[in-house]
Amino acid sequence: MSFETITKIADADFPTAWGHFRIQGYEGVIANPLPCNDAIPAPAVRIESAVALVMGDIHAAPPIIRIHSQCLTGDVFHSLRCDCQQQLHQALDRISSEGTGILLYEQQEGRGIGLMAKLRAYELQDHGRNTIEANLELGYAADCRHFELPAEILKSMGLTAVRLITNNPEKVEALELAGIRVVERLSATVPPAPTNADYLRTKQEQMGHLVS
Ligand SMILES: Nc1nc2c(ncn2[C@@H]2O[C@H](COP(=O)(O)OP(=O)(O)OP(=O)(O)O)[C@@H](O)[C@H]2O)c(=O)[nH]1
Ligand SMILES: [Zn+2]
Repeated sequence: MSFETITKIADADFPTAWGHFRIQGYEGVIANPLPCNDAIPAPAVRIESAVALVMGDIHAAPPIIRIHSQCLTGDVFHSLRCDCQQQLHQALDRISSEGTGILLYEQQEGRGIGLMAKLRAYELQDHGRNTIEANLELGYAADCRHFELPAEILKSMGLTAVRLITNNPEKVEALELAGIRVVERLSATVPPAPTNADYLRTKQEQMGHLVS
């Protein structure tokens, strides 16, 4: 899938508890996107959006980058079913302590299946399915995401080398494929809790996520 256009929609001042950022909104238009669920036809055109929180001088050296997929339940409600909110805070802590870096927040709720489908997947997980089985049972791929939008956004910022916070090899591959060198991978591991240990184990054992 490739984008017809990628547009920077807005760029504003953004003071936060982690320090001072610019907040930027981006939209990418994909014509004839592939469906992620054969029972749900894809629209003729899909618009993907992402927010970039940019701190400091990102051009002085390869900056720290976090590509974070939206998780309403974790990011907003502090869910302990997953590790998303801790990863988000860990990334903002790192950017804040270096005084520079970029958090790319992608609207890819539920690994791209959307919020309602993710909640249905949670129901199935309450009945014994793991996170992959639940997606498949609902007709979705295990992971519907691709990471072309963040790669294109970083390129549009003039970046050719970054330090990426992730345990997901697909994010590293996506940036390298787009011509952005990942000069360092920083671990996104958070300590497991009894409520998310099975979920984290499935990601490591069956989705190829790195342990540290
Ligand atoms: N479908 C589905 N999505 C989930 C579930 N738990 C969390 N998510 C979503 O998973 C996404 C986060 O993906 P992760 O696999 O934790 O991490 P990652 O972004 O692939 O990789 P890291 O960079 O290492 O964090 C977010 O969009 C969450 O909403 C679940 O059980 N089912
Ligand atoms: Zn989550």
